[in-house]
Amino acid sequence: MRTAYRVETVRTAERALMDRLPAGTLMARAAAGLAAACADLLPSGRSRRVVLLVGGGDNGGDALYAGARLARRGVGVTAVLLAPDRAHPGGLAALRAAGGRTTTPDAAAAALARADLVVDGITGIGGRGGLRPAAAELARAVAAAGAPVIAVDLPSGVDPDTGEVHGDAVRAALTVTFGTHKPGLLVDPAAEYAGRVRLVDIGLGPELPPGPDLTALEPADVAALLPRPGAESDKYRRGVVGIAAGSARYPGAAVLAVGGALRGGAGAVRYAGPADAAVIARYPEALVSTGLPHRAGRVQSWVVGPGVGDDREARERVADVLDADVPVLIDADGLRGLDPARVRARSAPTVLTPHAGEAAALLGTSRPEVEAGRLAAVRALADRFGAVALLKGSTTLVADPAGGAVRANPTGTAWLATAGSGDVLSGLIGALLAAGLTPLDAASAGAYLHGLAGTHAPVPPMASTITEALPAVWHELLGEPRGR
Ligand SMILES: NC(=O)C1=CN([C@@H]2O[C@H](COP(=O)(O)OP(=O)(O)OC[C@H]3O[C@@H](n4cnc5c(N)ncnc54)[C@H](O)[C@@H]3O)[C@@H](O)[C@H]2O)[C@@H](O)CC1
Ligand SMILES: Nc1ncnc2c1ncn2[C@@H]1O[C@H](COP(=O)(O)OP(=O)(O)O)[C@@H](O)[C@H]1O
Ligand SMILES: [K+]
Repeated sequence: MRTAYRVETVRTAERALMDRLPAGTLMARAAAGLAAACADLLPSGRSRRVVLLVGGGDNGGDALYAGARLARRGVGVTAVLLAPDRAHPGGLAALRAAGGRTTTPDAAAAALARADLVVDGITGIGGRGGLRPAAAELARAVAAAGAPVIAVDLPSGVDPDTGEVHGDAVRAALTVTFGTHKPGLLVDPAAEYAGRVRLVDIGLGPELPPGPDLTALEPADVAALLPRPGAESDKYRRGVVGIAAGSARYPGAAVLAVGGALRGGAGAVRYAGPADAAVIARYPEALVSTGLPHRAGRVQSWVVGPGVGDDREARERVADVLDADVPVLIDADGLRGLDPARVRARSAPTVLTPHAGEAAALLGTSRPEVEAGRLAAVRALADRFGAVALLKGSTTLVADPAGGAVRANPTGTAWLATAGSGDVLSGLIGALLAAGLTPLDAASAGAYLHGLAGTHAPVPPMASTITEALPAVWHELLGEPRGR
């Protein structure tokens, strides 16, 4: 499991570690890791030029010490000092002793134009609010120059704790972060500015508390969560999913959700609703009926909402499912006008899977506000509805109403933004719920599989090809040959 901690926690852990070590040790470790990453990215075999952007804090100090290491290896290093009187004195002395040069922001454009690599040490975990004007101008100059950027600890201008970006920020190809990930590195929009992220161990691990603020599943975590049939399994024990999706107008949503559930490893899928003919035509494996969901037979989870529409009949189907004493996933039309008190009163867990627009409607705010502050939005949803909330989009986040770390999904591609892709996800998570995963695990493992299937599907993927890509994803994660 990848873990991320907020600034306050990182600072406390760093203080505890620094108390036990000679002064300057941590910065030396950080700078060594940073310099190694720079060396990896620099072209070899010709005169190489690196420009350091140096703010007035320790983030700039890291950049200066790394620059000194590079200069000692023959790299031409120029440091642009944003606040010359506050630049880290030790770092500055080291750079100068190694033959590095310094300059001021007004000469930055000329230096940047010739740079093979830019090291962004303007702000790290000490950055507050949007970049101030001189720093923002430098961020724009870097973008205009086009050289690859390595961000020190965090891309300058992003909020370390929330992943929010207010105004200009530095866009990096790689971020070298120290001690632990910070939530902003794993949550868009900031995550997009960070590029790839490389974690440098500075020995902070033992000082960090057991409860991180954000986590991201890794392949082994997902593999451990995925249900595998054993000798004692039968279709009922593997989990029966009920799907109350689709309508005469939108039969496709029913087909896609049923497909997601079948490829989510369900023992059986019961479909209840008016799209029975379309479902059975595509999936003879499904057990179909046209009455209200509670008449469909026993299930271990329900998925309700995709493509049901918003007429009286649709509302009846949703209400009928909310009465069920099994975990329920509510998506799409099922989320319209959803009453928090009704969800809180349910006897079994609930999972909500809105995209940003649906989340905005549920929270009484706007879509841009949700997209700018995804972490806050997903926590607010889980809180308000007493349900596991999965917020879809560029970074899919999952929050548990009991609190604890929010999970950020590390897989996926913007190609997943295609009609019906969310319907597949809902069926997939429904199958994992029916198999007995906790709602948090089912939602986050489902998002992981769905994202990976999106990257496996031929480009451009369609919702049904995401479903078809799921078997390869299961095989990859379980590490088992086909047919075992
Ligand atoms: N504390 C430690 O033990 C370690 C810290 N390290 C580095 O130190 C960094 C934290 O250093 P600091 O606490 O000095 O903070 P930073 O260097 O991240 O930021 C503070 C500086 O940025 C300026 N600043 C803040 N907000 C700004 C804004 N909106 N626009 C423009 N400038 C702004 C401040 O005036 C100050 O000069 C980490 O991110 C990491 O890079 C590493 O060396 C590892 C060890
Ligand atoms: N920019 C993006 N990057 C990555 N994934 C995205 C992006 N936009 C949307 N997605 C994913 O695509 C799927 C779209 O689901 P949804 O919005 O419900 O569409 P639909 O209702 O058409 O099925 C979700 O899994 C979502 O996380
Ligand atoms: K930085």
